[in-house]
Amino acid sequence: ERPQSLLVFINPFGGRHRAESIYTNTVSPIFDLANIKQTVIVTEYRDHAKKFVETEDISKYDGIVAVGGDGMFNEIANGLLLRTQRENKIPVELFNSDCPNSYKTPKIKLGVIPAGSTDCMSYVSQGINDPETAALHIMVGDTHPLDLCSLYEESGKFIRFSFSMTSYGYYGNVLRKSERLRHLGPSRYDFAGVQTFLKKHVSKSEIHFLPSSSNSHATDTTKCRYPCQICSENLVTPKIEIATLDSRPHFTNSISGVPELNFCTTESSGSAVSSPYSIASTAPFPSSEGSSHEATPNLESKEFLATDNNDNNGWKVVRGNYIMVNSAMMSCACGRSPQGLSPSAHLADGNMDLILVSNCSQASFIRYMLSHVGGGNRFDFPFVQVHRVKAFKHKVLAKPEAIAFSRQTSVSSSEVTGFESSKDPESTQTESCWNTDGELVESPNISVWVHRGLINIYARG
Ligand SMILES: Nc1ncnc2c1ncn2[C@@H]1O[C@H](COP(=O)(O)OP(=O)(O)OP(=O)(O)O)[C@@H](O)[C@H]1O
Repeated sequence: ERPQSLLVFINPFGGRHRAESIYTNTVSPIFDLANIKQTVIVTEYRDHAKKFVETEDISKYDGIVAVGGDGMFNEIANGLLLRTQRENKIPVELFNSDCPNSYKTPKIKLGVIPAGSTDCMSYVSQGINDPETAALHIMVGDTHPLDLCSLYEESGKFIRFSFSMTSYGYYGNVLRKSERLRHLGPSRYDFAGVQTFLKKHVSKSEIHFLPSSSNSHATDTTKCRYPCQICSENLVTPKIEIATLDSRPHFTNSISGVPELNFCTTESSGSAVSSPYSIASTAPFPSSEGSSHEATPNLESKEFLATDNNDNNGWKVVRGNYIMVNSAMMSCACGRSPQGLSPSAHLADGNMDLILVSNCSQASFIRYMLSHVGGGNRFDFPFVQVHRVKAFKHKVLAKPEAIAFSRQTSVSSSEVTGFESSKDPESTQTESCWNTDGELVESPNISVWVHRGLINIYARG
């Protein structure tokens, strides 16, 4: 499992611009000691690494390493996945809006040496964002599967693959602003965060989601820790040895059976029973089993009254006035938020956690955001709902639908009038955007699908 030959991309502009010195002083000496051949490319522009991985001959490498942040890792993962699909003649566009695409897992593994601003990938998969630790995991060939999700526009046009957080509303707006403040380094997020907070944005959205069929829930106290039983459950091909004091679990190089998730058949809805993309239960939403935080409608969360329990082939529908719509493929822990956005999310269970933060007072929103810094329960707020899901679709309500929705949910008729006449300040704001792994996606209406274990990373979990 130990790599013999690595392709290394260094982003000189990631984080505090220290990627090159981190590689030269800390990482390269470790690889040299292990006789690992290294081909090093210092990136010259955005998407340089993606383009290289997509088009150049990379067959001689066992692994590709990003020395940078999450954006850099995302870029390389996207390049490698797109190349793998092209070589296997697998289209990336979504042709059936109710069925996930079946993508192929690349043979080459991916690694990351933390040198960015957030470094959530290292923090979550290795427990720390430390370059030396990351280099050692790569050197010994530790391997772990990683779920990715794919994002599509409403038309089915492929947008990108993502591995950590995909968020509409607050985090999208923070990213938009922070991109203009890149010269400030990591502190740009603080400035952008405060500005975005002061200009509260609320979107009237409709969300369709496909609940997870797993027994795990976003509100579990169990976390994804080595060796994680949930990540290894129902994997088709990996051989996982249960760890003892002197043996560690080992994921095989390929989990090729796992990402073959095209379970849609030509049969109609009845086929859903045998599909991993179905739910066995047709229990009305929210689930009584606790897969979601059941919120008590109150003045801050009146949109919950409008929850639509339509169950169409397992899809659930909810409408609301949201400050944020977040999905977490992993806990998204980092130095600033050691438990992350969704502390019990898993690296490779085939699910993501959909977190809906409804309109609330600014004081309540601050309380919610501060809960991410400490170890408190971030789902224990009446205006926050969380669901473990396999896919979701987000649509900003068009004005007539939004007005109808406001009428249906509003406790005060003046608010409806305000919205209809566009005097409601929230309705006059421009649309928000998505932040996916720190990359901007401008289309508000998208669908997002999880692909279990789509890539293998140098990490232990
Ligand atoms: N030479 C370059 N010039 C400009 N942009 C680059 C260059 N190389 C890579 N990039 C882009 O810079 C973006 C940010 O890089 P990276 O993720 O390494 O750092 P970061 O944003 O500071 O960290 P994090 O993503 O962990 O918050 C990536 O999306 C990548 O595409």
